[in-house]
Amino acid sequence: MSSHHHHCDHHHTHIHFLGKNSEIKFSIICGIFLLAGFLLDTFNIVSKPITIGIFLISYIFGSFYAILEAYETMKKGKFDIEFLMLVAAIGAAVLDKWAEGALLLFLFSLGHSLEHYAMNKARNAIKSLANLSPKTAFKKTENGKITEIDINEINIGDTLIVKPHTKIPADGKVNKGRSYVNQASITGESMPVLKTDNSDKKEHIEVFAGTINGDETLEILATKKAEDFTISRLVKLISENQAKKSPTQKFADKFEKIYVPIVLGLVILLNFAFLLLDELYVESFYRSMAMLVAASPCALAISTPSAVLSGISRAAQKGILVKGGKALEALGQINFVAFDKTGTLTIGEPKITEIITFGNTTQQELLEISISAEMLSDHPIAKAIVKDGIQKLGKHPEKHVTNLVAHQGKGISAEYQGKILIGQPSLFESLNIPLPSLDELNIFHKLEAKANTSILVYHKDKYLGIISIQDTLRDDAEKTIISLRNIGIKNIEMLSGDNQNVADSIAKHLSIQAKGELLPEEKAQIIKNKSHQFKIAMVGDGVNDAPAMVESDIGIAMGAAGSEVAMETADVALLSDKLSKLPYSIALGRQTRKIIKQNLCISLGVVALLMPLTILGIANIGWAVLIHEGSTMVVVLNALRLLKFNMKEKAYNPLIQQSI
Ligand SMILES: Nc1ncnc2c1ncn2[C@@H]1O[C@H](COP(=O)(O)OP(=O)(O)OP(=O)(O)O)[C@@H](O)[C@H]1O
Ligand SMILES: [Zn+2]
Repeated sequence: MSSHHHHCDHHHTHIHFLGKNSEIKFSIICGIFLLAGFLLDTFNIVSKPITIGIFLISYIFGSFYAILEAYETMKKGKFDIEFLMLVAAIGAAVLDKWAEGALLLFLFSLGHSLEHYAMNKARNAIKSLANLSPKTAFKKTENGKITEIDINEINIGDTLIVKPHTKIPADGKVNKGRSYVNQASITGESMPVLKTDNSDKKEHIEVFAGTINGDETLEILATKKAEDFTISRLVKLISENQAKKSPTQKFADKFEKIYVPIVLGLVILLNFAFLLLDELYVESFYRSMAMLVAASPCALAISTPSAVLSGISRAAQKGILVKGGKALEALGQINFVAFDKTGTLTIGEPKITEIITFGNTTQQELLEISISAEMLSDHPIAKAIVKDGIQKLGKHPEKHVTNLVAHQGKGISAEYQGKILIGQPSLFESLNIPLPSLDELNIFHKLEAKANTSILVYHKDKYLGIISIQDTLRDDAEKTIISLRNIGIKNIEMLSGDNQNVADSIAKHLSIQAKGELLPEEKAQIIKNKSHQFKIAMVGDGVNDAPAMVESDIGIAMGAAGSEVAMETADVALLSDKLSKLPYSIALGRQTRKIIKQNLCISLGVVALLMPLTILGIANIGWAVLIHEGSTMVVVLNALRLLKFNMKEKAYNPLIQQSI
């Protein structure tokens, strides 16, 4: 009985040769012959040897898989409940209690086959993800010829043709064409997304393997090899992390370590009952077997894994990557949510709103220096300055800037015929450079007060001016905050590296708390301090909030499809950039915890009831097997409910929030 995870852990490689569901079919055949044998026996229709022959057939079908499994575990030097069940059945045959033995095998095999079937259902939800990407792709060679190649032969830079209504074979960029693509398989979003070769908007050009092309042909350039496709990584990350045990699972394991020896001790004791009671040894043996079946912690062992597996599968269907049971259970305990601002609550594509020049500096000078320097940075602010700046300037600046240094949370420095500095006043303070004149600073602060993220531009000993930019709030940000409140999350805070005024104006709009002007390590410190009191989720895009994510109980990355870092480092990754997946994830985590608790109650409750009944001889081994397998089935089916979990719609009702 040392391996109790026989229901869930081992993979039935040896079973598939007989085809799908053969386990259930065998069990049903066992049942039919059992019934026939029973009827023939009670009504004395045929001679004894024929009845025994019929029972024997029932035995063979009922014990087939149990023998295979018992053999597999015995090869590993262990033995488990299958083995004991076989011993009991053989015992029954020896005692000429064929019907009883066949019933035992029938109930046992039926219970186990249904249970395996149910667990496979949860597992297949994840496996089907792996089958999403097509096996071949149409590659366009230099001479314009199109050949069909294997997915694994795709090289970075290959031109691939995607016909209408077929699956996109690789992660890549649209090279030619314009088509709506259904990305539900990855992001869980059923609304098709327009993909074009217009590189201005990153998300409109990037395509993912396994998503489905709409009405038009697309020509794409592969940007990754097959093993690096988002979908391949997703599957890999889910399966790697599945093995990680959740806290409840670890507890169940510890419990079993103490529990199993106690039960085995009791079984041995019960075997000697005939010395005290007026009964035969066989009867004592049967009582001990009944008790053993009653006490087997099969349902307990499967309580948590089945729920976790179903929960993770459900999350994956919704475009949420949850890395293991630990993360899923933690999601359900969250009572504090911290948000990063840029790219999380906001879209992360800011636009230039104002350009102010100082003294006799021209706008052209200011822009040329700023664009040339920011070209080397990949901060969202830098991208805004480059993109909008070039448009305002009407050309690409030709200045060769070197030595870019990113000063985390403050700005950048670089070289072009002297020093370039672009960033917040704190950048200049930290480098001991005098701030601009009071008048100039006044303009700067006025812009900030109007919720403009403003930066000072400095070149060769003088300030050239100010660039102001503004980002837009995600359109589901407000709804998400309301929804979080509605499910009872009272503590919501925004942690930003941006100016306090800007942070405040956004926070006010969402009616949440905000802390601004934070360096990445300060964000982490805040989370750390709060983590004594709260279960904290840090939601970010992984750009400057990675340290804070590490400190939080659970790091949640936004819009992670395509961003490998975010997918690898976060505990939970929302693959679409829909913030509204966040309340759903928390609700799913809670439901998983609820189901785990129910399962533990059911499995422990059944053992607590059934064990005394078998010891007292009230329930015989048939009842014990029936109830034991029944409770295990109930536990698995209860867990499978998670595969259909939906959040209650009323969580989105803003009216509810007003009454809080
Ligand atoms: N490349 C850059 N060019 C100019 N200023 C920058 C640059 N990078 C950072 N800064 C300045 O540093 C500040 C903080 O940047 P940081 O990346 O920590 O946060 P953020 O992106 O503004 O907001 P959040 O922390 O909410 O994502 C910015 O608001 C900006 O003033
Ligand atoms: Zn069992």
